[in-house]
Amino acid sequence: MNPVPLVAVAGNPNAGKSALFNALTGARQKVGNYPGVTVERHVGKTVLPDGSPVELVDLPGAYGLDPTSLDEAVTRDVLIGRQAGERLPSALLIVVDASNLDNHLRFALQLIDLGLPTVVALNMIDMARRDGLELDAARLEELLGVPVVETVAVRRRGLDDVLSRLGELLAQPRKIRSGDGPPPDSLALQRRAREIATAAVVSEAPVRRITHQLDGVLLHPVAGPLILTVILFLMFQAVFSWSAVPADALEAGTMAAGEAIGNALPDGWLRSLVIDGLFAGVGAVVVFLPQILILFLFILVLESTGYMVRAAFIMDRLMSHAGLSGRAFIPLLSSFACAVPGIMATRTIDNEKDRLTTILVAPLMTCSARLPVYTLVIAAFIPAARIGPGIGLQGLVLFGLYVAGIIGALLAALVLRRTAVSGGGGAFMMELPKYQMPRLSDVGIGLWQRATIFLKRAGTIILATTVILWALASFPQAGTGQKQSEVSIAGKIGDAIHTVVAPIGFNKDISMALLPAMAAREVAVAAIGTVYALDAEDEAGLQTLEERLAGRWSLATALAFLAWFVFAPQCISTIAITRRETNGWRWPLFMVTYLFVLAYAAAGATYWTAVSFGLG
Ligand SMILES: Nc1nc2c(ncn2[C@@H]2O[C@H](COP(=O)(O)OP(=O)(O)OP(=O)(O)O)[C@@H](O)[C@H]2O)c(=O)[nH]1
Ligand SMILES: [Mg+2]
Repeated sequence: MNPVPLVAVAGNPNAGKSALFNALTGARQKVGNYPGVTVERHVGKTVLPDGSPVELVDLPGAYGLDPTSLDEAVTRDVLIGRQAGERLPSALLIVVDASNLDNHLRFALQLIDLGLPTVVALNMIDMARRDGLELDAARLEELLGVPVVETVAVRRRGLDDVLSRLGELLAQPRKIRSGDGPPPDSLALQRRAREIATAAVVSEAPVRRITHQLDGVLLHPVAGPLILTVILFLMFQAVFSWSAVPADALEAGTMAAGEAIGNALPDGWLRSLVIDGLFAGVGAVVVFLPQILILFLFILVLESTGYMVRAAFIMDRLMSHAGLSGRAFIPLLSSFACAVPGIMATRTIDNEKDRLTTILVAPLMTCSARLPVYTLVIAAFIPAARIGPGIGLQGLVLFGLYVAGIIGALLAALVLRRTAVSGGGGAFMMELPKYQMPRLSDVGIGLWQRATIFLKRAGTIILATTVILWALASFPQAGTGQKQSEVSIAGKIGDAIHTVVAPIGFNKDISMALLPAMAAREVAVAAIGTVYALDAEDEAGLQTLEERLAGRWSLATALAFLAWFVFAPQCISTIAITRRETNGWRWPLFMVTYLFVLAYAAAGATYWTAVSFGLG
């Protein structure tokens, strides 16, 4: 006797597979309105219209056939008959969400290409209608080349149709439709899915139509990456041009307050702590609040509109060439705020090697703690010149530093993938949400959070480190004719570090700042501010930190310092979180070593190149 034919129910997460499976078999599979409810296989029985029995297996939802996670691996193995103890299904029932057609068709197309007899359930047609989307199932059937049936699983609508179309297929002798050619890459697949989904639409509400039209442009293989570059470019221009007024006001305010309080205090160590430590040190960091908020304003708006996921999609191809999983995008994106949450977010990457690679390159994404360092040095050394309509040189340099970090990360991943962390790797599938106007409240809350995080850091770790540095830099006191930065304890430590970093063009002031900046990168700014303020006691007139820098560093040194900060693992929290997330000291040590080597090489190369151009 022939075994009972097996029909596999497959599709994207949350398409309604379990609901349809339950409706067809009378089983009670857990159904839930979020992806990932079904995580193992379940089997049930039903009868076809001709009275013959079939077995159905309800599979976990998946985004594709490349096994990047355990549940997707199960799905794939069942479908290609490679799952131990499971026979190859006789037919496939693909469930797609009608109102999310282009996302779901991506996987459906891969499944259809497997060549099994296939029926597509165009499910949740009720939801699609409610949202103003009218689809042509017959046209879809024609384009996909397999039967398409409209269903509403939760209302048991379309079940008879599904069973009769399955019955027809199973009654026919099995036709072998071999999948021809290599599997298309994710962008090509996405394009085909979108074309078919668009062709199947009879009418749709304006919001849906706009989303489609926008995606046609924003995800275009050539225009898409170009537009992404332009958006990022504008973002860094804005960091400088929009912040000019509030940042100057804040700076003037802190200086005035510092002077007023300084005049009120008697001369002595307390006055020095307040003026040189708090105002010249911590104050120098706090004035960068506007820049940080402008950067996050852009990021939050891009997230809220639904564009960020598209950016992930565009970056996916580039990232996969570097051997990074597409799932690495979100962790790497959060690393632009701070590598610590970024590294924690890598927990969503199932493949251990993918995850490790992502952790190891995350510190190369330019975190917001570098922003004060970058903007201070740029403002002091790069002229605020216009090099084109609306294009400022300072913003361009900042953009370049961010790009240098990204390219550094991609190259590092490429090398790591061939050496320390070879193996693994998988494709990327993600739901593309609808575009919407940015929600003011989301953006507001996000900005508020960023501002509090920044000010808290200033009030705690930056303050504490700066006070320690102030103490080390104040004692012992310099006699007449001596410079404070030469006789103090901090000065002596700086001397020791200086011997190591002098070849890459760093002066003694930078050397003194490197160690405290391990606590938090912004402390580099605070430390330099404090050291200069202590040294400047005898100098006439108040100067901004920017002016002090411009007077003391050569351009070559400034550029080398910037290059150093692109790569250097200047942050203890990042090292600590890497230790925790990789369960040991091996990988954090590896990370610190390779990043310091890179930083040293990059700073040195920058310095000597600049010197050879006569900028020393
Ligand atoms: N309105 C409507 N809701 C549906 C329909 N089919 C399923 N749902 C709902 O959609 C949600 C997801 O359904 P599930 O059956 O859990 O989806 P699934 O595909 O099994 O999801 P995973 O197991 O996570 O892969 C549930 O809230 C269902 O009640 C439908 O045709 N119309
Ligand atoms: Mg399910």
